[in-house]
Amino acid sequence: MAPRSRPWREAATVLLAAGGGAGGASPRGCDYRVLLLRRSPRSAFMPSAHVFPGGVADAADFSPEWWTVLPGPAPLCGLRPKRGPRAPLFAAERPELGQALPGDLAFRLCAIRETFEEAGLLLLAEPDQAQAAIEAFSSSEGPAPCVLPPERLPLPGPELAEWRRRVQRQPSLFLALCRRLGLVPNIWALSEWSNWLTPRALAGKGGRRYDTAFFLCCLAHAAPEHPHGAHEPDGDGEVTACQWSSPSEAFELFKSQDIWIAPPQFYELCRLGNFSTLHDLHTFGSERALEGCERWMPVVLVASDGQIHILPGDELYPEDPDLTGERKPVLTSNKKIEELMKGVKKLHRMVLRDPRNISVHVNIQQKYKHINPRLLDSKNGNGADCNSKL
Ligand SMILES: CCCC(=O)SCCNC(=O)CCNC(=O)[C@H](O)C(C)(C)COP(=O)(O)O
Ligand SMILES: Nc1ncnc2c1ncn2[C@@H]1O[C@H](COP(=O)(O)O)[C@@H](OP(=O)(O)O)[C@H]1O
Ligand SMILES: [Mg+2]
Repeated sequence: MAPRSRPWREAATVLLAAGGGAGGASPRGCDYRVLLLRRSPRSAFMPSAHVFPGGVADAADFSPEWWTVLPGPAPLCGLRPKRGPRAPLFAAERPELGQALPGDLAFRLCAIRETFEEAGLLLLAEPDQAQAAIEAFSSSEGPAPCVLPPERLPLPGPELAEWRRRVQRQPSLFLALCRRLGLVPNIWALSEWSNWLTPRALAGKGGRRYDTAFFLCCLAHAAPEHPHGAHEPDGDGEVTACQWSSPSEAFELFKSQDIWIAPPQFYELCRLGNFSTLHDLHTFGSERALEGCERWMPVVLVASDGQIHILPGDELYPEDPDLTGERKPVLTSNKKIEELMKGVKKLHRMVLRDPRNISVHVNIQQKYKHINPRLLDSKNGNGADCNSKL
C-alpha cells in the first residue's frame, strides 16, 4: 500500500439542525435540535461517544463525475468563494486523485454521504431547487435552507434502505443513487463552520487521527423522527443510536453522564448555545462561512489533576505547534489546573478534570467573525459567558 501523504485521515462532519420535531419546543425556548449519533462501543476511535454524523472522505467524494451531476459552473458549482483564508484541508493538492474535485465540494459530498450512511437522512435537492440555491447564494440575502423533505423522495423506504446498505459497502454508489433519484446533494446548504485536527496525544487505536471539516446545515423542515425511508440503527452497526437534542439538552445529558461528547463536539455545541432560533443560527452560519476558517489542533497539557486542551489564541498556545507530534506529543506540568488558570490574560482552552467533566474557558476575540462558546449550564444560567465561570 502507498504510504500516507499525511499522518491523519481527512474527514467531514455536519452539525445538522432542524426545527420542531418530536416533543415540540425544547427547554429555555430553543426552537431547534441538533442530530447526535452514538458510535459503536467497538469503534477504534471514540467508542460509544455521541458525535455529529460524519466520517472519512473517500476517493469517490473527489470524483470529477460529480461535475456532471451538480448544476452550476465548475469548478465550485456556485459555492461562494471565501473572503478569508482557507484551512489547509481545503487548500491541499491531491495529485494522487488525478483530476479531482476541489476540497470545498468533496468534503461537503463526504458529509452528505456519511449522513445518509449513518443516519439514513438524504440531504438532497431537486435540480431546480439547487439552481435557486445557487442564485440565492450569489445574492446578499443568502440562501433559504433547502433540503428535500422525506415525503418528496421518489423511492419507497425498503428500496432506500437497500441503497443505504450498498453505499455503506461502496461509497461510490452514492453518485449512482443521486442519478437514480434525479436529485443532487445539496452542497449549497452546508456552510463551513470549523476545522479540527486530532492531536497525536488523543489518537485512537492504531494512531487514528482526523483532520475534520465541520459544516453547519439548517433544515427547513422539522427534525425527522425516523430516518428517511431507511432502517433505524440496529444497535450492531457503526452507529447504535440517533437523537435530536437542543444544545442545552445535550449538555444536560452529558452532565448527567447519560451520554459522552468529545471535546471538539462539546465546544461546537457550546457555540450553538448562542442561538435560540434556527433562523438566527442559519443566518449567522451562512454569512460567517464567507470569512473562511483556520484549522485548530488542541495542544494537550497534562497537569497533576487533569488535562488542559489549549487552543489557538490562548497565551499558552505554542507559536509553532507540533502538528505531527513527533517532537513532543504532550506538554506536562506538575502544577494543578487551578494554578495553571490563575492570572491568564488570553484564555482559549478546554479543561478536562476527567473526560466526563469538561469546561470551556475563553475570553479571546474569535478570528474570521466566529463566535465564542457560551456556557450551557443551567446552574450558571443559559447564555453566561464561558469565562464567567472563572
Ligand atoms: C479524551 C478526548 C479524546 C478526544 O477528544 S480526540 C478528539 C476527537 N474529535 C475529533 O477529532 C473531531 C472530529 N472527529 C469526528 O467528528 C469523528 O471522529 C469522525 C472523524 C467524523 C469519525 O470518523 P469515522 O470514520 O466515523 O470513525
Ligand atoms: N458495525 C460496526 N461496528 C463498529 N465499527 C464499524 C462498524 N461498521 C463500520 N465500522 C467502522 O466505522 C468506520 C467507518 O466510518 P466512516 O464511514 O464514518 O468513516 C470504520 O472505522 P476505521 O476505518 O477507523 O476502522 C469501520 O471499521
Ligand atoms: Mg462516522
